[in-house]
Amino acid sequence: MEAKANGLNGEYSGRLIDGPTNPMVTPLLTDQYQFTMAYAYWKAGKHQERAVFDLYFRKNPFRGEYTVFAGLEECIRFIANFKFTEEEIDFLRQTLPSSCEDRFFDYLRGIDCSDVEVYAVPEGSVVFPKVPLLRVEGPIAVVQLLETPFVNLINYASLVTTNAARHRFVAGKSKILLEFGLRRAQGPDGGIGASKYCYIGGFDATSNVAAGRLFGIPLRGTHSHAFVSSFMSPDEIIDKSLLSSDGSSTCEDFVSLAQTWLSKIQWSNPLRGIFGETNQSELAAFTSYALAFPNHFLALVDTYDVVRSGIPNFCAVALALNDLGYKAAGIRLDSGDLAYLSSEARKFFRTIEKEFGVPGFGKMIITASNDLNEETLDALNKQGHDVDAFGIGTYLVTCYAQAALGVVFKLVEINNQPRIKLSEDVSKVSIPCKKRSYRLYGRESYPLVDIMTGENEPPPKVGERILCRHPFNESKRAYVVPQRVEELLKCYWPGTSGKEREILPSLKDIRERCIKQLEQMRPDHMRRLNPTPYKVSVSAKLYDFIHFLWLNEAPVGELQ
Ligand SMILES: Nc1ncnc2c1ncn2[C@@H]1O[C@H](COP(=O)(O)OP(=O)(O)OP(=O)(O)O)[C@@H](O)[C@H]1O
Ligand SMILES: O=P(O)(O)OC[C@H]1O[C@H](OP(=O)(O)OP(=O)(O)O)[C@H](O)[C@@H]1O
Ligand SMILES: O=C(O)c1cccnc1
Ligand SMILES: [Mg+2]
Repeated sequence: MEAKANGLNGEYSGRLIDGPTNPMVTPLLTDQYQFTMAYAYWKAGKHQERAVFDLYFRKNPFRGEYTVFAGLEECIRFIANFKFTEEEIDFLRQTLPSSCEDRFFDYLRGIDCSDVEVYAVPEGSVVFPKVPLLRVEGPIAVVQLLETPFVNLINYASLVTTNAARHRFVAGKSKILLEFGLRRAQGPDGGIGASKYCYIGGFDATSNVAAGRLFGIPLRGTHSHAFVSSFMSPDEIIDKSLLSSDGSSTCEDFVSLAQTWLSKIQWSNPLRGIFGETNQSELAAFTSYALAFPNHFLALVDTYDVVRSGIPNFCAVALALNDLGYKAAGIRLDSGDLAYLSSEARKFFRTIEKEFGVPGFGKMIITASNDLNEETLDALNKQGHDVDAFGIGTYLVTCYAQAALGVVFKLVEINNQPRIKLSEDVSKVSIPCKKRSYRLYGRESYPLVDIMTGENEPPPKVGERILCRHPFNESKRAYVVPQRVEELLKCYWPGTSGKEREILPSLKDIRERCIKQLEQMRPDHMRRLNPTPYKVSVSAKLYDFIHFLWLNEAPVGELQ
């Protein structure tokens, strides 16, 4: 691992943790009010007071009943390397009011996150509203500075991971899902983040080369219409020779071989009359692509006419390659009725397989793209289609169906004193106290409920009945006898607590966790239409305490 310039920060138990993937993630990537508050805490002599903040969201996105948590590794990379540079201190000195005392900047110069503790749900977990994703403890001025970057690093990451997981859910396990969003993403960081988190959410590969290099995500791609339309005629192809796959012979004129196959297909019994003269510039483009990539030949078949030109031209080149021992990869459809066209293509491929005795030709991979989203995937499934792989961009990476997750960071305790934030809107009342949370599993091994308890309450026990209460609705409660109890918050940054630190898993492990967690959910929580809400609860003791504190903090109105 690479050491950061700022020396000791980033080092933990002798292991160095890289800085954030995006170098723009620095201590200044925060809202100004975090610094003005930090100054006011400092001025009041409060800055070292030990505070506990919870990071959570209030509502699942995309009209769903689940969310996938992502962005944790970037948060840990950020705090592991949290340190102000002299330039940053100078900038703050210039921008904060001139009345700010010099000693405050000396204080800022000295801070890092060595006495901050971060407890978090493992990245890639399925999570639910109100249950802390992160619990951050430390000196209030420092932890306050972490609010905006943490929320920023988790909000889009979790949203787009969830979006990817939802696309995977509709597409089904057997389909190949390719993330094609870089050109449409919200800037470079949006593009890189989308590729990383869509992979975690269950996509198989990305077209984004930088993301492939940074994270080791498999890269995949086809070619564009420009490549096809850049060719005018087969005469443009200068070097027409192609060595056979086993190197034993050379075909001197691969262009003619493809043309010969085209007329064989055209006049074959089962295909006679289906197409006439195909577009010869398209045939030239396909032939040229096959000469460049004989082992990975694929073709975008919708530039001129899918059925009358693209598919026959592709088959002609694929059969020519087959003569030389190569196996073509498949086609991409990027317009039109994808259900109809994919089925037509499949029929054509099967006919070729039978007519010319080419085993496997009928199973040629059909990739579809063009403004796909959950709804279009669902519509295609309902109609029936023959697509094997979907390339999805705009709707996926921009999270078109919902712009943000609404993650918040709320103070729940200071100096061991629980704090609450009240609101007219009950869903916005925060759940006070430094808490623990658990996932309780039922007899059928599905998760049944998440429960939050006070930090010092005894944990729920397998086989022991526990009362789970809705945090704010008195009448909603249930007894649960868990068959398995999983504590949700694990220590990812122990500060000076001496606790053992969870190792940050690899991207592949996070992805596997995500896929497993989604699979173990009860299906009615996962369905697209009117899914059943998953239960989030508090212990009886925490329930009583929340309501005691609520009454204590809320002024009594007076009617006149
Ligand atoms: N069988 C289908 N059922 C439902 N939606 C489909 C089906 N086939 C394609 N679509 C979707 O319909 C939309 C078609 O969009 P649009 O009309 O802009 O494209 P097009 O006319 O096919 O392509 P282009 O304009 O690029 O030639 C896309 O969002 C596509 O994903
Ligand atoms: O449709 P998306 O889900 O965003 O997927 C990515 C799109 O990007 C490419 O073409 P582009 O949109 O640049 O041009 P085109 O649609 O006119 O071919 C590709 O052909 C897809 O259509
Ligand atoms: O490789 C592709 O086919 C591709 C990549 C990005 C966007 N559209 C298509
Ligand atoms: Mg498009």
